[in-house]
Amino acid sequence: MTFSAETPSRPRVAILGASGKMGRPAVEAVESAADLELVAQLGSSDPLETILEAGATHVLDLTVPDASPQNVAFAVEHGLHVVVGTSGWSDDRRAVLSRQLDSHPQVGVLIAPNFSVGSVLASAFAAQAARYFESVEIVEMHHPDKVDAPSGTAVRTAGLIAASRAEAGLGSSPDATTHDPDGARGALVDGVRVHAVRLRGLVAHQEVMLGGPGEQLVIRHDAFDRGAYMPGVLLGLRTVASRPGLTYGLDGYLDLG
Ligand SMILES: NC(=O)C1=CN([C@@H]2O[C@H](COP(=O)(O)OP(=O)(O)OC[C@H]3O[C@@H](n4cnc5c(N)ncnc54)[C@H](OP(=O)(O)O)[C@@H]3O)[C@@H](O)[C@H]2O)C=CC1
Ligand SMILES: O=C(O)C1=N[C@H](C(=O)O)C[C@H](O)C1
Repeated sequence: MTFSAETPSRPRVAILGASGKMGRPAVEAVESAADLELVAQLGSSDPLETILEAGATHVLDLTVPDASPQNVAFAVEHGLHVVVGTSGWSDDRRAVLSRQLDSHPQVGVLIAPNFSVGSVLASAFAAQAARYFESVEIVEMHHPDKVDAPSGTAVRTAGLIAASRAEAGLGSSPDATTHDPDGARGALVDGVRVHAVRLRGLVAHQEVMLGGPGEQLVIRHDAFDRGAYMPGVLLGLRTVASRPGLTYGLDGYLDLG
């Protein structure tokens, strides 16, 4: 754990999970941004009070699904704005956070299942396309050190697809499977099948496969390097204080038309 005390004019950022695969490039990105100030870097053994001692105004959570809810609750309780990249923020967890935010109306929280603009666009395109195809399934592919499945991005994409199909009056994809003792058909997320691949050499990849009579459309996004996420991390930190309440998805901060 390290922290430094400086002037409070710029957002003063504390990064949780600072030594992780996302935390390390995020530390570099915030340190390189002239309009942001990095005041604390926390690991799993550091007490959350370190954030307050450092005088942080903003918290960036890049930890694990089991720790993220209490980290965010602590920050909100102390009036700090929060940008969350950690996965695992289910409907239930977001509902609890929204209720907490009702008592802190000045606080902004961004939960971004994916900070990559390319990935956010791919999910939006997939949701748009899903209105026009009978079948849709998601295949997410990640490095084998990832602790959660399916990915937060796949869960978010499934939610967007389900909402778009419901609006268009479409039901779930056709599927004659009646015998699947080993779960080969994957997880059902908001009525959409999601398949998770874990393979050494991968970083983060997703395909949304859409099928109609005689044709297939595949919408694929590849993150080859965690640098892909840093513009979105910085956008989140720069914007979150001006967006009180809970925003789910970086698309809430982008003008996608
Ligand atoms: N939104 C997005 O665009 C992206 C999101 N992610 C998500 O971000 C999260 C982090 O990913 P990644 O960096 O790859 O994971 P890592 O496992 O590399 O890093 C996780 C970090 O969390 C810290 N940590 C572990 N347990 C706790 C705890 N109980 N309390 C506080 N901190 C803890 C660890 O600290 P220590 O080392 O001190 O133990 C570690 O530095 C994941 O949920 C992942 O899915 C990942 C990439 C992009
Ligand atoms: O753990 C990862 O690596 C990633 N996690 C996020 C997720 O769960 O969607 C974002 C991206 O897929 C990389």
